[in-house]
Amino acid sequence: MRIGLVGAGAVGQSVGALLVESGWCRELLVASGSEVSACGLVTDLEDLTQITGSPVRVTVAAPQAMGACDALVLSPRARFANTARADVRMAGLAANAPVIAALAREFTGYTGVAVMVTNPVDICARLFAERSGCTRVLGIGSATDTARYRLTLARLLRVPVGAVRGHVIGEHGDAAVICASTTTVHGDPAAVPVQRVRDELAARPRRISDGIGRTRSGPAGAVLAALVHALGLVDGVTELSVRQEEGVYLGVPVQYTAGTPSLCPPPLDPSETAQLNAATEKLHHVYAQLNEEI
Ligand SMILES: NC(=O)c1ccc[n+]([C@@H]2O[C@H](COP(=O)([O-])OP(=O)(O)OC[C@H]3O[C@@H](n4cnc5c(N)ncnc54)[C@H](O)[C@@H]3O)[C@@H](O)[C@H]2O)c1
Repeated sequence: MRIGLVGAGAVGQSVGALLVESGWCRELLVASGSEVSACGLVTDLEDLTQITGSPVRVTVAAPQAMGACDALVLSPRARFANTARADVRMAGLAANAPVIAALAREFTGYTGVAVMVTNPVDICARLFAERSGCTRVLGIGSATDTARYRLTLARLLRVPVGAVRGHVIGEHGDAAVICASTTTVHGDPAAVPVQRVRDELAARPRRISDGIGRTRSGPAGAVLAALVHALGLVDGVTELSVRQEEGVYLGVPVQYTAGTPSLCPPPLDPSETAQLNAATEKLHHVYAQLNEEI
């Protein structure tokens, strides 16, 4: 497998290390905002290959040289100061959307899998898909939200995390939908303290950023999960932001069998349905406005 990685920042670095140690990736091509940052990551990953005996060949490459890659990981971030206190991920729209639109032009007609990381991820995934024509664009975010949900609920209810089943879907952002009505613990319906969970879901990324600058390992794990499922290396369910009927990209559990996806949205109660409708409306509105502007 040959993977193209665009964006050698915090997430890109963690994804790179996971790919070098994946056991299935054979070639990794790296591009970034500058030759210096791409070269820095490649050099660091080369060191890793030597120390661990990884067979992965890591090179600097322009995005134009990645057209034959089996998959792309898109994690660029334009420089801007994010001072937002609410809808933090959406605050990246003005800076990042032109970068994603430019990349979409570079990858017009791309037929592989494109994993979008850049925030606001649901908007960026749609923008890349519609502008490039790529039909296999997957945004990551809901898998991390779901992992955080299960960890949080397990702690609040004092049960093992493996006993918790449940999803977070919709926007990777303030309009995320906690699917409390279908959440189970040890197979039984769970009493979910939704507001406490929501507070912790907002607090976790802040805690990570305050402590280590940027979130990286969780999202990198979500990227790997997206890749192994979409490339047909593993069967199972992972949450991904994918195209819905209205064209909006939203997070939903996706079952992959030999690389073939089928969406499996959980049943929702009326309140969750209303939240998902609100998320759809929000993302539709933001995208329509963006589409006129760039
Ligand atoms: N979807 C998720 O779950 C999730 C999780 C974490 C981060 N993110 C998002 O992923 C993006 C990257 O995050 P990060 O922490 O790695 O950022 P970062 O600032 O650490 O790194 C960004 C990288 O992008 C590169 N870059 C800038 N402009 C570029 C361009 N035009 N082409 C290619 N590369 C370019 C920079 O050189 C830098 O290496 C951000 O938008 C962030 O919000 C999403």
